[in-house]
Amino acid sequence: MNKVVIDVKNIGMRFNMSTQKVDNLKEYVIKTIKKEIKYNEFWALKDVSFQLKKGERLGILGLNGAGKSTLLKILAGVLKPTEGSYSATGRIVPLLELGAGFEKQYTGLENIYLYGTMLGYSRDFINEKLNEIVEFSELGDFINVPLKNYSSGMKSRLGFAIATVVEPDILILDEVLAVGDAKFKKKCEKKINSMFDKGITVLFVSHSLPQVQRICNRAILLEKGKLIADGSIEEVSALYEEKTK
Ligand SMILES: Nc1ncnc2c1ncn2[C@@H]1O[C@H](COP(=O)(O)OP(=O)(O)OP(=O)(O)O)[C@@H](O)[C@H]1O
Repeated sequence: MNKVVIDVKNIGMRFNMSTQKVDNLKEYVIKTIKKEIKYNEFWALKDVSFQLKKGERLGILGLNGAGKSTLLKILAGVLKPTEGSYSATGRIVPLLELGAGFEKQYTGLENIYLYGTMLGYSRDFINEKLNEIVEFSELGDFINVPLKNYSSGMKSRLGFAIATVVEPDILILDEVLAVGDAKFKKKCEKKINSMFDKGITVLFVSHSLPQVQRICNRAILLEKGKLIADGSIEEVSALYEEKTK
């Protein structure tokens, strides 16, 4: 039996939502000092538990604001949960919001080194894989142009190319394929598929249900921060489709 690589136990995430409109930083500082800013507590995730075994590819489904990105951010180590705990075994590569980890004033090439270093790659490793990354991204001469002049699809290409050059044990993808054109989406899916045989574990958030169905073999459904279903991709996507009617 495959071993458990992600174990999420009773995770809860509370945010404080300001109930007042603050127009600028000065007003915010004054209101904070005067203690005039009131917050409402808001649980984006509550008591979420599940385990993932090596090789499982989990789609995380739910309507807008259900808590999908928050869950991925916690598992990627970007957010610390308010409650609960999780453990993960193996090299996790998160591809979260577009361009997270990129510096827009630097060129694509410089960003490969920056982002690669952030993901824990050594300089020698990046040098060795540089051609592969540039080729996969299909950015051509744009690789020497500052990122501020990239379209969102171009940033996504570069991010995906850098993140998947290592063949991670656990790949976390949040809507990264949404902005790529159809050709690039296909190429990314092919790359992810090629990692299936090696037993890659995937956590995938996308508003394209067909895409989730193509990539994932299991799914969970979140509703207002609560996990309300966990099962095969067929079962859970049928339930999700019911909810979106
Ligand atoms: N940093 C934050 N501060 C306050 N509230 C937040 C923060 N991040 C997320 N939220 C709130 O938590 C809830 C869950 O957000 P999240 O982005 O996880 O939802 P989602 O399921 O990914 O939604 P979508 O499908 O729209 O991307 C939302 O109501 C959102 O407003």
